[in-house]
Amino acid sequence: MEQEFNPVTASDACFSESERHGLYRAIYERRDVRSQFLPDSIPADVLARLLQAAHHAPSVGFMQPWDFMVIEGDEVRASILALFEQENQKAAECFEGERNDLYRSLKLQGIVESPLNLCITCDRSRGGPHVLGRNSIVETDLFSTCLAVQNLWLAARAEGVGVGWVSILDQAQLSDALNLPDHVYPVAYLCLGYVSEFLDQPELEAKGWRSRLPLSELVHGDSWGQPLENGPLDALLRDQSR
Ligand SMILES: Cc1cc2c(cc1C)N(C[C@H](O)[C@H](O)[C@H](O)COP(=O)(O)O)c1[nH]c(=O)[nH]c(=O)c1N2
Repeated sequence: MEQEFNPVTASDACFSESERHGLYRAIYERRDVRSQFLPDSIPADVLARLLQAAHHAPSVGFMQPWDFMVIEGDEVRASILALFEQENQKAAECFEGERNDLYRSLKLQGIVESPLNLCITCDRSRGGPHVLGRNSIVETDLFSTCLAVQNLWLAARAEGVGVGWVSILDQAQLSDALNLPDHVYPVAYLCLGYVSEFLDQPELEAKGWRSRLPLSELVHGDSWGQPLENGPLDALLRDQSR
């Protein structure tokens, strides 16, 4: 599975148009999936490719702090679902009136319907006490693990596999349910499976919870809040926001 070492030469440093198209397609068509899971299991070779993609994420000091728990058992999944129900009830209470109704109408996990759950964890002690690049910002191990999640999420989209991230879980209870040692942090609890469809926009947007923000309002100049001095970039971003 490991790729042979192939130095990239100047002529192929830029991907071909169809390769670029494929990459951007995965980025724009990736969705968080909760309701559209099919029961078909994910073949081992596909799952192996997804895990390899995750394992090729960048990591601070090449720490590779991730582990992957492939969770198929009904019993564990039922216990995680119970944890979700409990936390989701608390989360719903944060919203009032119509917002509360809307929140309660949202389906925010596919723990049991998806054929596979995957927990991507971060071993905070991997590589010993001094990891290159992690001296000052200790959370960089968690950031690295998130990048592994994103690699897997994008590769899954290219394979036609849906992924849903469930974070409405008490972290300590989740760790207990999965028997995690103290130094291992459960970064992402994911539901995976083939899907009946990939929605063409985020489900939270389609259901009126929240919309995508205009990128032009999120790009700053030299100082926070300062407009961009790069006129052509500014114009392009404004144009795309329409
Ligand atoms: C760290 C983190 C945690 C969560 C999520 C994402 C991330 C990055 N998302 C998915 C999130 O709602 C979704 O990404 C956005 O709504 C945008 O939609 P698309 O991912 O573009 O489809 C998510 N979705 C959900 O239904 N239940 C959840 O608990 C969570 N938790």
